[in-house]
Amino acid sequence: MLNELAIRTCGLTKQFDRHIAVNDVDLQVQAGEVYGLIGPNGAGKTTLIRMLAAAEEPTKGEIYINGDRLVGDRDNSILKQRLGYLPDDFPLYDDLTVWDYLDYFARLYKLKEPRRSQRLREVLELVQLSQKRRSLIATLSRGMKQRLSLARTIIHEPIVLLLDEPVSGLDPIARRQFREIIRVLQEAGMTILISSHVLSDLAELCTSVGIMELGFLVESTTLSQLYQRLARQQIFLTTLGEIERLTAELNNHALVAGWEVLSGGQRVQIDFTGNQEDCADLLRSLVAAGVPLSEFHCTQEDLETIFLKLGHQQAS
Ligand SMILES: Nc1ncnc2c1ncn2[C@@H]1O[C@H](COP(=O)(O)OP(=O)(O)OP(=O)(O)O)[C@@H](O)[C@H]1O
Repeated sequence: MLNELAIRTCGLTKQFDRHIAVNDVDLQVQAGEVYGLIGPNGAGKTTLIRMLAAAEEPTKGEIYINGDRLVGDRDNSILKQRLGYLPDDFPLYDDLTVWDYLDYFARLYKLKEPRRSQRLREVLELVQLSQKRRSLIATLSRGMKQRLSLARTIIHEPIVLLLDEPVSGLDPIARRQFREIIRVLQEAGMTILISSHVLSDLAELCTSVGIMELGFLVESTTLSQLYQRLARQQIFLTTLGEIERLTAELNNHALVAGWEVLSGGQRVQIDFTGNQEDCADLLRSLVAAGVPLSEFHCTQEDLETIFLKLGHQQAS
């Protein structure tokens, strides 16, 4: 079981003067997962990621990457080879071309020709920048620059990717392009930990999520378990008959937590505590009771709604 963990921390803690930025975090990320790290500003996400990337020394605790311990006073060159880290503020060099920039980092990782040029072509293709290989970085759009940063992060073929706020400031199209690349990397077998405030993106990408608050990891679970445990279904119903007949049935249903008649008087919004099968049972029981329905529409609360209703202690 343990050797399936790509990332494991035990009691990981970082203290800056008197402020504890990361507090006793036990994190487990299975190999092959896309793990989303969410939490308000200042919750400790960047500090945690920096420690995982060996860019910040922990005050206490242990970090294991694919079962091997990351130790502060060693150069960890083999472990660093396994890691790709995209910080939220990494500089690009505007007066270099895309190719020269990537070539520079490939040389730092000691990639030799002809493999180096082949690898550059591969990553440029993956991040959809092959056409821009001779362009100066200064001329790229923000989305292209971020894809180039991602290319740099994976140039040495890491197996664990740490991405800190990679889509912040990108427009919806650029975010979608970025998500597609992440998906390809996951399909290629990488483990990806990604922090973001764009929860709709994380909901589409992640297999698991962790929620940080005041330095603590307060939740860490698969996305499907989180939805199962905390997401309520919302059902929208429209009846062609008398509304009282419908609401009487709803009042008798154990999984209906509440309902509200919407404007027009024939449409009802229901807070429902059951799962999809329970929704189907409700529909069957209403039809069996002879309630004439022209709409039965079931939606699940999204990640953002779940996050907001978790009752956070920390203000952003
Ligand atoms: N080098 C530092 N020195 C002192 N305090 C720091 C340092 N780095 C971070 N902190 C503090 O640690 C806490 C956690 O910061 P961190 O940047 O890890 O949070 P975050 O969750 O990434 O926030 P955001 O979502 O805004 O990026 C904050 O209170 C921050 O001010």
